[in-house]
Amino acid sequence: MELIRTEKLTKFFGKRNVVYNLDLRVPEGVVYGFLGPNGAGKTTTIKMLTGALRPTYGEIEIFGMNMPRERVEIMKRVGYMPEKPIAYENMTIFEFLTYMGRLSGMKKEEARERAKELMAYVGVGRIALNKMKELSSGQKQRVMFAMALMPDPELLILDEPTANLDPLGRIEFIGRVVELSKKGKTIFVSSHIVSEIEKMCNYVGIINQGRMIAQGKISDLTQIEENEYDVVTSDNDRAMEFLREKPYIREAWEEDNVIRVIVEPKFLDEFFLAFPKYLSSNGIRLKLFKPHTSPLERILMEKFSLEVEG
Ligand SMILES: Nc1ncnc2c1ncn2[C@@H]1O[C@H](COP(=O)(O)OP(=O)(O)OP(=O)(O)O)[C@@H](O)[C@H]1O
Repeated sequence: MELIRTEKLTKFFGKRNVVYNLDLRVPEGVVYGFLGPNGAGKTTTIKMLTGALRPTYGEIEIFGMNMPRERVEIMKRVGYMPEKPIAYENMTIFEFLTYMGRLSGMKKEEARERAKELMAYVGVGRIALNKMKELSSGQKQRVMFAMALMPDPELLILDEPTANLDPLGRIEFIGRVVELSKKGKTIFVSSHIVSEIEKMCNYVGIINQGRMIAQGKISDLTQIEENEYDVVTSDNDRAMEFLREKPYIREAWEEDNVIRVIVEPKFLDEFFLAFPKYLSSNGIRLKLFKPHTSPLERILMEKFSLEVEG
């Protein structure tokens, strides 16, 4: 079943068409990466999904209910993390989360317990009594993540949740998303960072200028055969000897101890059989073997150029 489904979702701001005929399909239980460059229309789409903006035309169904008509019912089951933090500047983190829990219908004690648990979970436990206005943008983002999780929602909608996080914070966040997904949550997360999407998502929707460019299971979309690889072995010189003499190797060169090899696509099977055999019969260990460009990155480069962070 699809938890989120839109038909021809469209938004104009005046004459400007920001989202156009978007058919989102988000199956239950997936981690769906909503990927697109700055200004592509991700936040506008998410605001329509959460009922903060009305579509110019088009339909939105979430849990089989109509948005915005059944907004209240839908949002009871959704955890939403906005791109810009909600400002309750004079509350402490603990007060803020407890308050949000109360708003979603929890009893006071239940809200306090849940807030404590989540502050530890997102890594703000030690600054629980700091005021919202004293927080760094990354700390605020962690609090917003906790806010989204307060009602233990079935569906999480996260708008660029890692934008202000430091590298370690990003790794932690990705771990949390994977964990939540294993618990059965459906997660819809926007980002413009390809490597992040690749680490945590199994579905992707790529938009550019408000239009869907590609959508589906990442493993289905990326089944284009790669013919350029990075290779590291315990004896690169001898590995190079093999690569130089095979006519089906288009090019092979070494750069910073990594061999880059480009294979004639028609002879990939032959290469995959012969190369490991050669290595093992010469007592050479394979330390790394991977496509030079990640599959999702390649789709993007084919469609348009997008920021690619390592
Ligand atoms: N209220 C508004 N009135 C007019 N134009 C708007 C409004 N809100 C957004 N836009 C425009 O719509 C386009 C899409 O914006 P949106 O915030 O949805 O993009 P995004 O994909 O979330 O980008 P980013 O990655 O930078 O957050 C932008 O060009 C933006 O300037």
